[in-house]
Amino acid sequence: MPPPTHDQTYNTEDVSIAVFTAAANYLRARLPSELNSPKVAIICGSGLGQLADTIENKVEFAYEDIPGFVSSTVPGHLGKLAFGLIGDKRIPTVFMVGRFHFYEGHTLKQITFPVRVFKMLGVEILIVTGATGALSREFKVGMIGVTTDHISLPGLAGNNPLFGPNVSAFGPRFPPMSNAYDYDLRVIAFKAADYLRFPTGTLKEAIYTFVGGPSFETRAEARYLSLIGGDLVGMSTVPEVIVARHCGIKVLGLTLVSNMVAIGKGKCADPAEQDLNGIEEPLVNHEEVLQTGKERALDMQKLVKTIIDLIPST
Ligand SMILES: O=P(O)(O)O[C@H]1O[C@H](CO)[C@@H](O)[C@H]1O
Ligand code: HPA
Repeated sequence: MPPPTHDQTYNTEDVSIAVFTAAANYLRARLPSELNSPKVAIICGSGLGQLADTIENKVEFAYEDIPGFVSSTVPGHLGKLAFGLIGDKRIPTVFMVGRFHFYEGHTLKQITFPVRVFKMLGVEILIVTGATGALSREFKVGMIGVTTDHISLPGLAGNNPLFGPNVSAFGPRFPPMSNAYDYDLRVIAFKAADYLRFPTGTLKEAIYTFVGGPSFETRAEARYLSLIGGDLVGMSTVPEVIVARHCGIKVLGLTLVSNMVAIGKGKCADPAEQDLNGIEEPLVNHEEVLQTGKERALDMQKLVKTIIDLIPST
């Protein structure tokens, strides 16, 4: 089958490798040689688009112009790919400035489409960033979670981006996920924080709990997520990680804790339960999430750049 040209209409549910090839070819044809084989890809989470501001020789593409890409509709997610050189070693890198979310109405295949395009371009390491709410009280707003593992509630309930025919050119039918978050990259993340003299405890390893959103959790749901082992909760990242691991890309997950999740029982109307009334916990909102991103953008930028500098093989 001849590869489709970029101006054809694409069905990203089509698992044919040609759709990924078409997107990769479209980008490669428009990039200078120093940028057309990026080693690292970085997905910028809510309010973290400024991560791409440190790159040099930047070349950008609007998502709408790239074959197979859908559009980003969430405030704080601009909707462009930015290629450039990062860090002292000038590593060719691609940033997704704005990600796709399941709750936007895209399919899991659509939101993870870019990851396979990155693989075709030669990406070896994916750094997924995101904003999260803290379920565990060991985390505070502004801390950075280094993901060690995840719990995918949508995945356990049958929503996995690898559902459907396997594209064996990318990876096996049954990929393991017990090693999803690369140990060496996590060690480097802590070394980078140390090098940057971040206060001790700024980074902490965490289990990321993926929920579908877009409504934030109820208190009972949050207690449940905490009980099953989640430290942090977010509405993204995990589908991208599964697809990256399926095709052998190493993953580092960094999440900025943007809010504390309300886990208390809340106010009781029953007079017999009045003694149990805990403190009132504030309602979370997306503006708070974006604000934390803005306040911590510089540190996240420095961290990502230093991590890339410290990766021996790049
Ligand atoms: O995961 P990112 O995209 O950083 O964003 C997080 O912040 C948004 C909610 O405020 C949700 O999209 C959640 O997943
Ligand atoms: N819940 C789910 N996703 C989030 C949150 C939250 O509290 N904060 C940022 N993303």
